[in-house]
Amino acid sequence: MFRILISDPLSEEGIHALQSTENVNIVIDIGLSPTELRDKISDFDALLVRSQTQVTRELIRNAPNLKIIGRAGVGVDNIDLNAATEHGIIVVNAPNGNTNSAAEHTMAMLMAMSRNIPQAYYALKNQQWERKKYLGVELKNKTLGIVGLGRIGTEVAYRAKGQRMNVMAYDPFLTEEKAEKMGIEYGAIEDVLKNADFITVHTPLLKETRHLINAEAFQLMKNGVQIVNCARGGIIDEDALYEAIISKKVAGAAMDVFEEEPFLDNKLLELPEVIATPHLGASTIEAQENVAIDVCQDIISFLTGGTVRNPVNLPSVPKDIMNKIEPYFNLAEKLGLFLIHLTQEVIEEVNIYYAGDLSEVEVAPITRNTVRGILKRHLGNHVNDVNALYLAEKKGITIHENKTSQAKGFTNLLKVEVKTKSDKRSVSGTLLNGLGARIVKVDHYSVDFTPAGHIVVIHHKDQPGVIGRMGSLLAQHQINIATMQVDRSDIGGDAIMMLTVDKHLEKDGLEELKALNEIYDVTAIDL
Ligand SMILES: NC(=O)C1=CN([C@@H]2O[C@H](COP(=O)(O)OP(=O)(O)OC[C@H]3O[C@@H](n4cnc5c(N)ncnc54)[C@H](O)[C@@H]3O)[C@@H](O)[C@H]2O)C=CC1
Ligand SMILES: O=C(O)C(=O)COP(=O)(O)O
Repeated sequence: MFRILISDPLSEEGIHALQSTENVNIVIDIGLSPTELRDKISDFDALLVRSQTQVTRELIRNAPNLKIIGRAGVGVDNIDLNAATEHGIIVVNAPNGNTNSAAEHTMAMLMAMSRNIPQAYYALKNQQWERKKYLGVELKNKTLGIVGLGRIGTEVAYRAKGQRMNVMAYDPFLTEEKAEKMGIEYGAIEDVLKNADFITVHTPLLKETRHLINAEAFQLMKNGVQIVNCARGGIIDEDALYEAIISKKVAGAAMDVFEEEPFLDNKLLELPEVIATPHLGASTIEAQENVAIDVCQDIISFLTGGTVRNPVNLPSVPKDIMNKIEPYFNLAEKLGLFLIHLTQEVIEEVNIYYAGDLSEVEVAPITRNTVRGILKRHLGNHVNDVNALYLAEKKGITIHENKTSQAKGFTNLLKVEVKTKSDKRSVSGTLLNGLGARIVKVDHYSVDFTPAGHIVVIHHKDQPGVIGRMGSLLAQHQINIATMQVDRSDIGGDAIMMLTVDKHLEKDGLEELKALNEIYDVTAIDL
């Protein structure tokens, strides 16, 4: 049974899809305190949240069974992504479903602010007919400065053009050409701040964007500028904004998000120039249905062994590319696992060579599977796709990917090499059309066997009688040889024997084999 805890309000539409999935048990418990959530989480495999639940390192530490965290929305700043990655927990979000709603809310806030609608309404409710006091300004022909031109920023840009505004935007990924195509103006952040009559921020909250709009930034702005934040509390420094309003630098602020949420008391709300909503950007029926359906579909994909569409702590790979590379995942993991058994010393470096067809595809997911195989022997199932590279780095192992079109006669070839202080070992494998995976090289020896089942690797001296003696010894241990491969460096020199056998070779058999004169080393590997 796969247990899912939903700890923030989610639209029924998404939950229905989850409910109709087999072997799923859903618990909805909204408004848990951090302590209650921590006490509850240990039994759950999945956690579904919006922006309210704080998924902290401490919570994750208390969630030994947690495999996936779903965020029904965009911002994942309420989730400790590093902690999730370290614990091998995949985080998925729903980045597209609320774009439109957030853009519409931004425009609503912009217009409400420029015409003092909330203030005038409030006055009227209090029996004050105030026409003179609430003189507004038009948007037409004014410049809207957009900081962060991603999904929502872009939608806001198009809507602002509809209001006949001039739009100037800054985004690290925005080029002058792209801006021109959109019919907007490109500017460095300073240009945007200096030239805009209205400024709206649409970045994620990151280390680099925390207090991006601070006292210094306000100094650059026009006197009487008006500012909107429907992205994340903390992008604008609230203390600096307060001061900028008091000093009349800023004539108005429209805030949907705050540094501290939820709150009942925020000094910004004491200022008549500030209008506010309690984080309502994504609060529409449509957005909530969209994000709930999207995130629940990813949970179902995860559960049923499919590919998740919106991973946050793993790069997302388009489906057509995934179809090409997925068949290599098992081979990659098996090569890694095989190789780690041949290595006695601490691994310092892993080189992965992608040759032939493999040189033309996105290989990062194959690398993760290879590294997972290498680490699995000592870290067990704790290591997965999400944390494999992180754990390798933590262990001081450097990983290099190399590509070459030369595949030594194969259409595709995956070679994995590990380096230790004094040794270097390698193994190569391929996917044969219609025949599946094969290991075709171990160090410099040519072999051909399927990477599955019980394997015995014997390094020995190329001498008459070795194979016979080894065969009888295995027979004494009731071990039946299924396949056998032999290769050597030169006549009478070092040689390798690769056996696939019908059952695991136990330690006593292994020791007896090692004790035979001409045998240098024996390794039993279960793949
Ligand atoms: N108020 C609400 O209810 C909602 C808020 N949001 C928030 O809105 C924000 C934007 O969301 P999306 O547009 O979907 O994200 P997005 O990822 O599509 O766009 C963010 C953009 O910010 C840019 N950026 C990053 N650092 C920057 C910097 N230092 N200066 C300028 N640009 C920078 C990125 O390059 C990217 O293009 C997020 O913070 C999200 O959490 C989203 C939905 C609803
Ligand atoms: O998607 C986002 O980033 C949002 O801010 C929406 O937050 P919510 O899901 O409404 O708590």
